[in-house]
Amino acid sequence: MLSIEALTKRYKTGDLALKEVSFSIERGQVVGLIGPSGAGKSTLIRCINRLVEPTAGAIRLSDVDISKLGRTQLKTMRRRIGMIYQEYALVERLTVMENVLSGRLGYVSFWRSLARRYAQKDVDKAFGLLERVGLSDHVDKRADELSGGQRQRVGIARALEQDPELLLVDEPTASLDPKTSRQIMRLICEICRERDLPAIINIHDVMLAQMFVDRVIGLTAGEVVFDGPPAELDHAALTRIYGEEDWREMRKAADEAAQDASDAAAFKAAEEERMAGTV
Ligand SMILES: Nc1ncnc2c1ncn2[C@@H]1O[C@H](COP(=O)(O)OP(=O)(O)OP(=O)(O)O)[C@@H](O)[C@H]1O
Repeated sequence: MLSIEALTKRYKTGDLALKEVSFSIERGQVVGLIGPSGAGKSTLIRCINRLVEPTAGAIRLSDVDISKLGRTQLKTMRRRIGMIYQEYALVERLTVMENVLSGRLGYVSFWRSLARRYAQKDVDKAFGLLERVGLSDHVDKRADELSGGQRQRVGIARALEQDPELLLVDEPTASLDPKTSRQIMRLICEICRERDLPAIINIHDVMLAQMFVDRVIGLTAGEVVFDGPPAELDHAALTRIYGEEDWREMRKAADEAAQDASDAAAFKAAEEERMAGTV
């Protein structure tokens, strides 16, 4: 389905961001891409749709080498790759429906897109997708009236509106609270499974990745140092990816966050009991 072969990226500054990265992804498989800051995660995601030009290597999506495509062919290929962004990238003054329909822009003519005239089947599809992501009641709201989680749901529906063969997801939960983050990750992963859609999710939250993805790829300094199921992501593997010190720090922060969540839940339960007692 997607096959990356010896992908290398050296920026003009001399930074070697990716060093002969190779892996393949099957249909319906959700891959979590993890690694420390500067490991090359964003570079990898951006090389796949050529927002960043690879220096060497091949990127095959259903046997077409994306790295070799000319400008026009690349435009057609990009329709086949859905993107979901950290900051949602919605048009704030447009409605939820208009934002979702903008996923069809790669398909409709320039004049049609200017007049924002879409085929009825595209509108019907958008309604279906908005229902699937839980936004049926918000179709006509402006994007700037939505919460972060709702915005990301619009981002997911917009990516699906273009009927992608691959989803590239860049830090989808970085701007969301922990509960909403889990809901969004669950939604993305469920939808990929329903549609047999492969996805690569750049995600800095290891626990969240472990909870939902099928496979984890760990990058360090531009190289794949782990590739396997989340269950195999043990202390040794995480130390290999993040280094002993950073991994210890991350685990401490995660333990503290879990403790805070459990304290908050205990407080809420005690408060509810107290209220029940006074009624
Ligand atoms: N436009 C650029 N020009 C030069 N070097 C770059 C550019 N973008 C990234 N780099 C370098 O490439 C390497 C990989 O960066 P990249 O942003 O891909 O890492 P990352 O794993 O996504 O990091 P983060 O989690 O902090 O976003 C880093 O050394 C970075 O400094």
